[in-house]
Amino acid sequence: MKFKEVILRHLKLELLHPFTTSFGTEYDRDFILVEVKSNDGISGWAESVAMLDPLYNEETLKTNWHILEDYLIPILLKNEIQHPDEISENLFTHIRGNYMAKAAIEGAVWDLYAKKQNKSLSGVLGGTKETIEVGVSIGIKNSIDSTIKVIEDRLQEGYKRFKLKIKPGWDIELIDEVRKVYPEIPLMADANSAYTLQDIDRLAALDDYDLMMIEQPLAYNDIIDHAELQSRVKTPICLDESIHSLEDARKALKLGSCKIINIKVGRVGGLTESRKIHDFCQENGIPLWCGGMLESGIGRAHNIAITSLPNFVLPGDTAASSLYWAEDIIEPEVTVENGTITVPTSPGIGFEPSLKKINKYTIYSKTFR
Ligand SMILES: O=C(O)CCC(=O)c1ccccc1C(=O)O
Ligand SMILES: [Mg+2]
Repeated sequence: MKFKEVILRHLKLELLHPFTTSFGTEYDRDFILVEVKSNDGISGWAESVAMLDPLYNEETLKTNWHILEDYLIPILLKNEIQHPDEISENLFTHIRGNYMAKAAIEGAVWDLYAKKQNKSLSGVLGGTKETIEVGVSIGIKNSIDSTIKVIEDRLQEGYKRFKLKIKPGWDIELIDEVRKVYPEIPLMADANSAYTLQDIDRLAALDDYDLMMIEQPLAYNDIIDHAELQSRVKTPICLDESIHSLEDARKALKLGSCKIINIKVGRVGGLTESRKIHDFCQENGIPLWCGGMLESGIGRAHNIAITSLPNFVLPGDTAASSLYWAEDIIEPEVTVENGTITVPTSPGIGFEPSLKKINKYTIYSKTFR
């Protein structure tokens, strides 16, 4: 494969409902859409999941634009490859970090590669599932009652797992009240690093509520304290923020820092690395699920493809487009029926990016040749 041009677009989509986590509230989603064009005129698409501010991790939309424009795009345009694995294994190895920037361009090449093979992205990645099960991530609200109301709505819609964002002061009482109303639902909590080991009693108190897992309770870059915490609580710990690579996953399992891993394609630098972590976790009996970053339909399509691999055994965060956006930028939009999404079988990501809608939400764009 030889590449003719790359187009970066900065899009802004308004969220239908503000989304609050322990690190802040999102009202809109600004993101970079990457389009890679081959010499024979086929386009591959992906998005960077970096946010406007460095609150979830250190990357931002602007750092991603810089790394893409000044490093990754020039490297891609200079090189010819046979397979997308060569991008993370060869072309980008000397560029440190910047996982989300790398994943954005690698993902677009994977889509392009699949389209050239006339196969679905799921197919070229080795996906085995025809449908995937999904849950929903519920942000911090101003009351427990309104949280329960949201759970009720999502339960009616068939979602398979309910993740509540927690932080100190919005945790035990919340989970206790929710469990009183819904003793049986698959329930979990995500702290986005809002606690330290000093909060161990508070976190251990959650052992009484039969949670599927607690996601990333401690620091965003920690695997040491998480190992101590996991040895002292029954509830499985799931790592999100701390895992950027197969090496990180190997070390976390060696230390006993978690029993479950959430894969976000952006956070680990792309689909090739996601698949490596998948295979390693499968061999070691560690269940996986696919996280979400409030993606547009393009990112959602990538999440659906990776989730079709067999060891994504727990429902992920890839909910329907209509829970986030008045209109999505792909056709058809992502729909969820009975808590499941049908994995597309048409070439590439299997959803058509709508240039009309993309142009409507584009703030700025630049073409590189
Ligand atoms: O609905 C989604 O896309 C997942 C929402 C979510 O939980 C999240 C959203 C933004 C940043 C981090 C996280 C997270 O999983 O920690
Ligand atoms: Mg998380």
